[in-house]
Amino acid sequence: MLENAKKITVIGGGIWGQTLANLARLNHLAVRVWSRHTGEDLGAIIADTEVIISAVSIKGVVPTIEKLQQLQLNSPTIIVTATKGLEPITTRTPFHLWNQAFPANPLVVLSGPNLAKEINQGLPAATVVASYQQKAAILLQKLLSGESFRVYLNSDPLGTELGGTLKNVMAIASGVCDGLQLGTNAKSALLTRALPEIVRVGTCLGGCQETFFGLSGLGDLLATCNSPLSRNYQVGYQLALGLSLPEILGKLEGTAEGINTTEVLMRIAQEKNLYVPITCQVERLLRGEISPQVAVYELMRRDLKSEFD
Ligand SMILES: NC(=O)C1=CN([C@@H]2O[C@H](COP(=O)(O)OP(=O)(O)OC[C@H]3O[C@@H](n4cnc5c(N)ncnc54)[C@H](O)[C@@H]3O)[C@@H](O)[C@H]2O)C=CC1
Ligand SMILES: O=C(CO)COP(=O)(O)O
Repeated sequence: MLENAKKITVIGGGIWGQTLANLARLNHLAVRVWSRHTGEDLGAIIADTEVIISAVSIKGVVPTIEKLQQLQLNSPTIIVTATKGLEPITTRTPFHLWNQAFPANPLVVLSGPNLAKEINQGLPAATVVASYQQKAAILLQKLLSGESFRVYLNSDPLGTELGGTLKNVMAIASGVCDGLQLGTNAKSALLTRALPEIVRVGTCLGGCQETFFGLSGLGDLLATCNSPLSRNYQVGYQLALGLSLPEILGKLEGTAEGINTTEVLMRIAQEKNLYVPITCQVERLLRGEISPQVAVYELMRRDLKSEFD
């Protein structure tokens, strides 16, 4: 049995929280899943926990942090954040929020091309655990790795987190591209131009450039932008089919973080004067200001430029 003394609490009973808990259980670890709906006493659950994995959606991060602040959290307890989103009021990432609230606890970001449904089927997948505290990341690597789940280390938690967060906006655009049946050339152009847009924002917010070319950046961009299993992709795809956003969200299973991320990212881009043409069109589309066809037209008719400017 691997690291059998470790007790893990997963906060968030959505599909990603359940999936991460299952991965730990495959390694015979003692795992409990807590969600706001279970009614269980979180204080009692975390009393002997050595690793807390937060897999709540972005709107749950601040409430979860506030709840844990009222409880006794031991300083050696490792906190892992698996959320892919930007907090709307502060525009901060979950890593910043957790770090600010619990500066004495080792903090690890987990992110990668990880469509939960595929992992639950036992299909092979890889992910990244990133931390400034290498020992904590190495421990997480051991706790979650298995025959079908390969965990890589990274020392850039912010870049790792931002890759997974920013690609959700691009997944909406990619869904539009496929929904409109724009073809392989268009899709290739979109994903290739999406990457420098992610790098521009991600490095400005503190991530390392090379991280965005790794699993949590390019890897997750490819997974999410190519899979109908992605909720963000589904949002774009169904908008392209003519459904309204409320109609789509009414039927969507779980959270499409890219909707909130687009709005927050536009605010960041305006404040920091960042060029984010794809995000800009996705935002106008989500607001109902333009049709999917106009979004494509607007992207194509921009001023001509050099590829690497
Ligand atoms: N589903 C997937 O394949 C993957 C999802 N993620 C990320 O993990 C996060 C969770 O995703 P899912 O489990 O798919 O979403 P979900 O929508 O299925 O679950 C969200 C969870 O957050 C909790 N939550 C929401 N608001 C809350 C609040 N105010 N207070 C406390 N808890 C609250 C819900 O109770 C639920 O347990 C998202 O940020 C997502 O981007 C990351 C990798 C893969
Ligand atoms: O982040 C994900 C895959 O890595 C999940 O994508 P969705 O949130 O779009 O379903």
